[in-house]
Amino acid sequence: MIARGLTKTFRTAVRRPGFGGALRSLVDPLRVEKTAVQDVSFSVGPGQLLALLGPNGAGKSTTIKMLTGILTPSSGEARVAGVVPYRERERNAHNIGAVFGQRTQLWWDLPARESFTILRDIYGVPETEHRARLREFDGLLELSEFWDTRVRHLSLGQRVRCDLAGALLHDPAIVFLDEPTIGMDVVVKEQVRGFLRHQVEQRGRTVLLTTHDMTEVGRLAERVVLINHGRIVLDGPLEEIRRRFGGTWQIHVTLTDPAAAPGADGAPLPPGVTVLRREGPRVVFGPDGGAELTVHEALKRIVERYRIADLALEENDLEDVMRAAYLRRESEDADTAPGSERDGTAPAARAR
Ligand SMILES: Nc1ncnc2c1ncn2[C@@H]1O[C@H](COP(=O)(O)OP(=O)(O)OP(=O)(O)O)[C@@H](O)[C@H]1O
Repeated sequence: MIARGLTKTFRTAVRRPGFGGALRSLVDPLRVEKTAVQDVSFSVGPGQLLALLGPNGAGKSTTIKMLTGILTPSSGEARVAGVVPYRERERNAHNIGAVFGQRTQLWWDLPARESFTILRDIYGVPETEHRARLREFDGLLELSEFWDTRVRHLSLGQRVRCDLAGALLHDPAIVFLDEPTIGMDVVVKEQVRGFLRHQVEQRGRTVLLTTHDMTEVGRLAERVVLINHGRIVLDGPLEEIRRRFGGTWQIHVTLTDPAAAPGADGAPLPPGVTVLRREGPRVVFGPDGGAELTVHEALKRIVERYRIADLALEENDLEDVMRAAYLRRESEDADTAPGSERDGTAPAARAR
């Protein structure tokens, strides 16, 4: 699957303020352009799972909608299993499976198993294959406990497990999952993750996943693409991003004087150190993703700079790594904005 320079601009009508404005908007709508995705390029091969990450409104769903053929890009191009998805929707539908965690694609008033039979007929899957795949999916997702219940009566976790089975029954090479485990309990989440790992590692499927759940990213993704304001800001192996933006440490300190919070006095932070979180006198420091600091060096710099009442070392978690990556990229973007001192310098390796 390849995306090259994918861009999507929406034109939406906005209401002018006030009653008069609303009336005017009825006859003469005010249109504004919003670029949801800008110049997004990446490729994913068979047997790979790529996590597409980013804050709310970053452009993840819009990217997926272009790759599944729901939306046509304003510019750029995509090829999914050799097909241009928005030109050949039907051919594309045979090659892909998609699950959008919030919505079901099964028939609401039918038991899930009947939906599976309808999907078998739509995609022309031979009966023996269909049965073998259902057995495999049932073994991994324990569907038979509830697949004779109407979809409308299923719990969220049961329904999404059925959705996953339905999306993969026709053996698609490429699978799109938009927040598939949202709202699931931890046990079901683990079951779904096991299922996805199996599909990638044993069946060689290509999976593009969006999620806000960093545990999920840590468990499933080898590679992540970070998107912010519609643009890719980072693309690389998870381990490398961990190393660059999280290191392996966090230093939790309680300051003796809360008024002396880092940055509050205008003084720069110790080199190589950034603030991950701050709450009153409690501050969590981490590496700033630049020159790699050992925890000993960082400790020394922090203790020299601040008066500290209490201190603890902790292993970093992925949420902090991603937060540091965003912060770092945003500050790099600000530094390289036209007219700034660092304008024109090469961005960090792999970051875009
Ligand atoms: N049909 C549309 N018309 C106008 N604007 C849209 C449309 N669809 C999405 N947008 C805008 O495009 C931007 C990107 O939206 P998108 O749904 O792709 O974000 P996202 O990264 O999936 O966010 P989330 O994590 O909240 O699901 C948002 O600002 C959104 O408001």
